[in-house]
Amino acid sequence: MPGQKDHANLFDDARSRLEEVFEAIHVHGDARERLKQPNLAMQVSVPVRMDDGSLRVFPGWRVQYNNTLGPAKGGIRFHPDVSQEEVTTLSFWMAVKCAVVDLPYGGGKGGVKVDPKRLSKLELERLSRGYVRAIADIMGPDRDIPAPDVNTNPMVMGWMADEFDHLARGKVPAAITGKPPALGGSLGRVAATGRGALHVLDLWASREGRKPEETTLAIQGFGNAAYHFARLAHERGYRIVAVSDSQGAIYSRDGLAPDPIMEQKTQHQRLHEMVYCDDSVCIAENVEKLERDELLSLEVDILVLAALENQVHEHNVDQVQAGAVLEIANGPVTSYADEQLEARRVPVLPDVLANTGGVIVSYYEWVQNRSGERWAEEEVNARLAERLEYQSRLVLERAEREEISYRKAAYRQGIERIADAIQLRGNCQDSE
Ligand SMILES: NC(=O)C1=CN([C@@H]2O[C@H](COP(=O)(O)OP(=O)(O)OC[C@H]3O[C@@H](n4cnc5c(N)ncnc54)[C@H](OP(=O)(O)O)[C@@H]3O)[C@@H](O)[C@H]2O)C=CC1
Ligand SMILES: O=C(O)CCC(=O)C(=O)O
Repeated sequence: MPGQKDHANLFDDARSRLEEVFEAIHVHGDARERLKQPNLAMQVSVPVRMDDGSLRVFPGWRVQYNNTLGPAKGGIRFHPDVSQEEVTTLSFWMAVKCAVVDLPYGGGKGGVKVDPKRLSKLELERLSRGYVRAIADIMGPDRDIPAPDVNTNPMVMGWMADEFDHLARGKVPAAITGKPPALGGSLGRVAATGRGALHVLDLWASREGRKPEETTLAIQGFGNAAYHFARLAHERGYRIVAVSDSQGAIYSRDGLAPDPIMEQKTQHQRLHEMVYCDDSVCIAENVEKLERDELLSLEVDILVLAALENQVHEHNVDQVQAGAVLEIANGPVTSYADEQLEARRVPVLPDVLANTGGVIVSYYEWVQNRSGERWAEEEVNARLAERLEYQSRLVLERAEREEISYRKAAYRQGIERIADAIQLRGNCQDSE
């Protein structure tokens, strides 16, 4: 059964979305060729001295995908299933998404094949520093700027930034984003992916005449992106009826409160092991435990996918009963499943637009680091809202005008910008 572990053909599947764009808009032949493969894929070995004195070597990758618009930009993932194929695909999506929201960046992504939940804090720090030493030659504020992704966070970015400074013999804060604020991280970055996704959902919902308090959400995943989205959506009045993590899901038709869930998840690690309601805590009355993937087939207004790629695929797309899908994860719907949803007229707010809040605020962090400024959180949030509302409106209006899905509209917007830049750089031979 296809799933997150199954990365075979992930890149071909992702890249197939380019074909539709090439048929629909004029893209110079040379630009088409340039867009089909990464600029650089680096494989590294990261040796780590474990606490028991043994040495383990973890494979890792950093991939840069088309740097025409600017330096490569994108997160670093620590996960046992990471592969070069996955990292390449994620870097492709980064290139598209940065262009969709008009950032001066190409795509980048990194990963280490490791289960970080099995490492001590010191082992995790050695791994993070070792990975930076391995890829330092291709990093830098004008070359490639890493950031957090699955299982990496501000603490990991802080270690990585410190290691890069040691190697550079100076302070280079703009070489990594998503750092803790004390090390030059931008205020607002931690919540930015979830906040951005909520802006996109709100904009779409208001155009559809849909009110938050009449809208139910089921959210797959309860990590950084999902939690902050859930918290802000709950504040806004949306009713969250289900959430899941890698081990299970919980459901309450009365609605779930994200903050107490997060407090308990921090303590118990698994949603299925929490206390749902007693004298001291209540995340909701009437909580039911579900199998993890049962969440995907709940009858809700919006299915929010905020975990990993390939979650909705040919074997389960028929079971999706949600009225619409919001993609906060990268690539959570395969291209086959996407076509099925489109045929059933289930709107999908696509990853390359809906999850751009994180990289947008990473860009603001880079700008602040380069100019020596520190912006207030309100300013960061206001700039994020303004950019996302403007770029999202362009995508939604294009979809309506050209009678295409939101994903196709977003891809056309992004690829058009990259292709124009490739041609303006003057290194294309005009063969058409
Ligand atoms: N962080 C960011 O700024 C950005 C993240 N993204 C994307 O958002 C997604 C989530 O990233 P992020 O929140 O940072 O990662 P985290 O590591 O913080 O959280 C991932 C969450 O997904 C859960 N999960 C993993 N597998 C499954 C599964 N099969 N079913 C249900 N839940 C599952 C994990 O469960 P458990 O808690 O049990 O481990 C965890 O709660 C990724 O696709 C990432 O690329 C996109 C843009 C920016
Ligand atoms: O903040 C960034 O630079 C990138 C975040 C990321 O990895 C993503 O958008 O998938």
